[in-house]
Amino acid sequence: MPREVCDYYQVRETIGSGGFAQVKIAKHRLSGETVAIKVMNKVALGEDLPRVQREINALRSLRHQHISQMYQVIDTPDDIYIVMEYVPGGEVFDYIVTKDRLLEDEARKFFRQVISAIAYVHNEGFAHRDLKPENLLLDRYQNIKLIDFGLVAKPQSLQDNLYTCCGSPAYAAPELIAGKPYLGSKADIWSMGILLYALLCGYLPFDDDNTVKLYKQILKGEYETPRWLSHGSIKILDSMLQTDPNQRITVKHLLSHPWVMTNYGVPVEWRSKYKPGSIDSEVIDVMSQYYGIGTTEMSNEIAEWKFDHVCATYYILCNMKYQGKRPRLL
Ligand SMILES: CN(C)C[C@H]1CC[C@H](N2C(=O)N(C)Cc3cnc4ccc(-c5cc(Cl)c(O)c(Cl)c5)nc4c32)CC1
Repeated sequence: MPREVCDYYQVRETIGSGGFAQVKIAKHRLSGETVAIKVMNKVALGEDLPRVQREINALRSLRHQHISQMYQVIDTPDDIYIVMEYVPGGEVFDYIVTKDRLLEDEARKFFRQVISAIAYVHNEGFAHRDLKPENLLLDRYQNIKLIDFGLVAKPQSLQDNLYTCCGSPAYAAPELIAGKPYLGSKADIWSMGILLYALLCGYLPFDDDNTVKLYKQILKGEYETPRWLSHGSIKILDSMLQTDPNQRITVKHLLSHPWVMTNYGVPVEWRSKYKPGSIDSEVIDVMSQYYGIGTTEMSNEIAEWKFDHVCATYYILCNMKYQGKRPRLL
């Protein structure tokens, strides 16, 4: 581990790996808080390096209550390290497995948070393109945190179909499977339909070990609706699992869809709870004390959002407050 990492973080074991990356758990030395560090070797990345830049650029401009926050980027000659908010509650995927399937009210609670995250991501001009239960983690309050923007793209432009070579086919939209030019935002809506089906049923609507048969099922777009699904559930699933992307519902219409509103009565709040440019003054006080500079100077430093160690320390102290802890540095 190079000094740029070891000076600030005590890196421990690998907790997961995704494609060309390893994710390690680490401790931020100044605060004692746990973080996740995604490590990528530049040589191993090869021509995939641009994807990492896309993920980093996307994460630089995303700050939302349902997205795992990027804290710091450490670029060394051999490796790239992305330091992120650690999300302790495990994957939604495991949660569904333990409960077999979720009741409609619990599925709705999670799905409203997914709609919030995706509406925000699309509004910021991105598409996630790898939505699946494995990329939805739960924090200590059982709130959803979206992770893994490794396939992120700008939905305005038509995309190359990365999915067929590295995404998970079971969540891939028909137009993607067919290799047609497609809009990432519409592919995300299809994946959200697959996700909601998995939450409500405990298994996938299109599934087959044989990829060719799986593709045929997806292109056909016919899936079974088990008897426990309510009429409302079937309708919202149908609105997302439209094989024609132009017939598919948009995330804006999902915000106030009748199924989404049931028992809540209000549309999904999708805007970030972090007002752009808002800075937490209590955290600034702690940091300006620690670094021995004035609060104005400290605020100006943070407002540059450089994703360096000072920026990471600010985000980590904010996350401590979110966890109900007093923000402090050792
Ligand atoms: C199966 N995937 C393709 C990768 C896998 C990597 C580890 C991760 N994880 C775990 O596997 N725990 C066991 C716990 C855990 C806790 N906090 C995390 C916080 C962030 C991330 C994360 C991972 C990646 Cl690859 C990202 O791009 C971003 Cl933006 C964020 N992963 C976390 C994570 C779950 C997903």
